[in-house]
Amino acid sequence: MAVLLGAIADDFTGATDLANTLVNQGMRAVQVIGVPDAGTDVGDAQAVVVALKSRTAPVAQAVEQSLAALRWLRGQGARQIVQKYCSTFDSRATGNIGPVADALAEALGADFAIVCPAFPANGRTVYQGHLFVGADLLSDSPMKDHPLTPMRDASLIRLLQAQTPHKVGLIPWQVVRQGAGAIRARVDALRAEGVRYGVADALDEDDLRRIGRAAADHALVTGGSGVAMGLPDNFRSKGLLGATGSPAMPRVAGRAVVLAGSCSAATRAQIAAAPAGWPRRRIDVNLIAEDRDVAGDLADWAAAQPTDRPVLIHASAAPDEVAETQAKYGVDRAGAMVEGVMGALAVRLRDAGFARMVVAGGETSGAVVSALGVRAMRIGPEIAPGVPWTESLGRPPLALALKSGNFGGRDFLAKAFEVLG
Ligand SMILES: Nc1ncnc2c1ncn2[C@@H]1O[C@H](COP(=O)(O)OP(=O)(O)OP(=O)(O)O)[C@@H](O)[C@H]1O
Ligand SMILES: O=C(O)[C@@H](O)C(=O)CO
Repeated sequence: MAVLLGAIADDFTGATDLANTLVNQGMRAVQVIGVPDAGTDVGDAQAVVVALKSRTAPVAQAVEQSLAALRWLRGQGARQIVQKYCSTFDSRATGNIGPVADALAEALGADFAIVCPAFPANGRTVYQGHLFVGADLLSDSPMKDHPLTPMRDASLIRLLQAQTPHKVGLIPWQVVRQGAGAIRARVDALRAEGVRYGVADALDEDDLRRIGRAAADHALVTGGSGVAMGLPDNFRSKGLLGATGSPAMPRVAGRAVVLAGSCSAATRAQIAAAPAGWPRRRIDVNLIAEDRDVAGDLADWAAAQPTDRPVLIHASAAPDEVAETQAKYGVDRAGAMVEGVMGALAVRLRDAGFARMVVAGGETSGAVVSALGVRAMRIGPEIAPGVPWTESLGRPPLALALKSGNFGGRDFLAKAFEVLG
């Protein structure tokens, strides 16, 4: 059976988040890691999300990988493409969101695409083109201190306009709330003015469904996972998609570990709230810089802990400490050092019998999943909005929960293993 919906995500947790939305809306979804080989089999998947690690990659590389993903997805029969970026629009001023959208639109022959990072279940809303995180503008939220992509402006129009030569316009909430017909009319008006990208306001899931309906015939839709909420119904109403089923839980035996590289306020709160009985260790970036075998030492330590509970290993630190580390080693080198240890550690832990892993942070998840050699994951049940359990396809199967840095409530870590049973 051919794939209906194809998606290209700029990080691994973002891909999982989107696949989770599609599963919740009744599609069978698989997440593949990187652009698959021509012979890769995605079984009976109706939606495939290609997870790239392109959010902070050089622009040319992000564009090239995204186009390769597009070619593969079209080869699988995908009728519509979603460009998935972060619900907090994470990008640098020389950012990749605009250039990737431009390249995809051109390859698809699309002269217009919706832009909507809203994810109301996680507090991200868009109003008059401004992105809010909870009650704060994006630029006042903890995202202003992100280690790799600090977000210091909340205007999506300004942010995107700095990344594309094409015109960016607004589909205001006053239009969105009137429904798909009004949105289509606004899109036509923007197109007539030569606008390529329409930032769509969305305050709740009803707005997202209206936007999804209006985008039924768009070759390219861009946004956070929320923008895909209404898309499966478009296939359903054409008779291409059946009723919803429930996703299967991964049944993977083995020890449990949390690897946290995210320094987000949410992840730090989750680490602080993790059950007191869980053994925990913090990664010291200075030791990595001294070329010590940090991964080996931590793996030995983890293996020696009681086997009946998860172990928690984190690099996560408060913004002032992260800033100090970055001043010492450089932003990219500090990130790369931590990611290198996380990847090597995950491999050692897997080899020591750890098979249930929660990984916090998109870049961190990218490092871990790549090091583990995981090529594809079947999406299972949701732990929290945007974070499902997944089961890696291939041997040995692993239960993996890739958590976007900012997602999940304070009790997320305990809850994750409760859900797994
Ligand atoms: N103590 C630290 N000092 C400097 N950098 C760190 C430290 N701990 C983690 N990092 C780096 O910070 C980056 C965090 O990015 P990551 O994408 O993993 O988390 P996030 O941005 O919070 O999550 P998401 O992308 O899902 O929102 C990684 O590159 C990680 O290696
Ligand atoms: O959209 C989000 O917030 C997440 O899926 C993500 O991309 C974080 O890396």
